[in-house]
Amino acid sequence: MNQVKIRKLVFGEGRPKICVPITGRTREEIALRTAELKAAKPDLAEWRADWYEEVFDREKLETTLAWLREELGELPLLVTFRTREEGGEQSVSPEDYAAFLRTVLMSGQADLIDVELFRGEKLLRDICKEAKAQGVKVIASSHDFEKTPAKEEILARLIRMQDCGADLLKLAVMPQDAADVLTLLSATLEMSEKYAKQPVVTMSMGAKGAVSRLAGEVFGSAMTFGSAGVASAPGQVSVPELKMALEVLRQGK
Ligand SMILES: O=C1C[C@@](O)(C(=O)O)C[C@@H](O)[C@@H]1O
Repeated sequence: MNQVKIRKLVFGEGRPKICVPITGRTREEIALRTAELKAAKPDLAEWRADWYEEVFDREKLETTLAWLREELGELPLLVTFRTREEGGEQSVSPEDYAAFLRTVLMSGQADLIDVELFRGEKLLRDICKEAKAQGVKVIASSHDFEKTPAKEEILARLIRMQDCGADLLKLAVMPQDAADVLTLLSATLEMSEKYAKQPVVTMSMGAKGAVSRLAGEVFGSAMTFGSAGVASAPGQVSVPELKMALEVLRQGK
């Protein structure tokens, strides 16, 4: 499997990387969340720009991005607009979504950008090419906040992301029961052992799925999202607990 290097972080090697999302509707709230994130010392930060109420004002988007980059120093920055259909805070038209991605790419402030698979394979392919030219990595994503699709469907989505040229392949789904958590874990293992050329990132959401956020190193997930105040999805564990659990699970290594 290819390793993906972002600043000093290497995905696809060692323990899963811990990412903390920055939520916040205003600059003040974003500043607060960023201070909490820095205190928690994760491996990277995700700015959930769909929370920001001025996200469609291009100038404000650019200044907030520049401010975040400065605040985070050497910490890698993932920028995400999670659409309402996939559990995000705001709806966005296809045109505005594409414009958002390109503004972030051209700003030079992001290390990694999230692109949802269901916004279209053409867009994902195009953004992967443009990102490469800008030295930015792409994490393709797919979310289901209602259910867990069959294993074959999970594998098919992750393989489509890879075929489009994404650097990291991410999928988050909701379990109805413990068997669904096993489905997600089993799909993750099969993907990472058989088909993945790129690192895979998966999670089963909610309390039932929390084990999937801790056991990535065993089943083949390269990153886990933790909280440092406000969680951005159900089932996220706080960073100190996450760090401890990841270490406990590596003790045999
Ligand atoms: O895609 C993901 C994963 C996530 O939904 C989670 O379940 O931890 C949290 C989101 O902020 C992130 O963009």
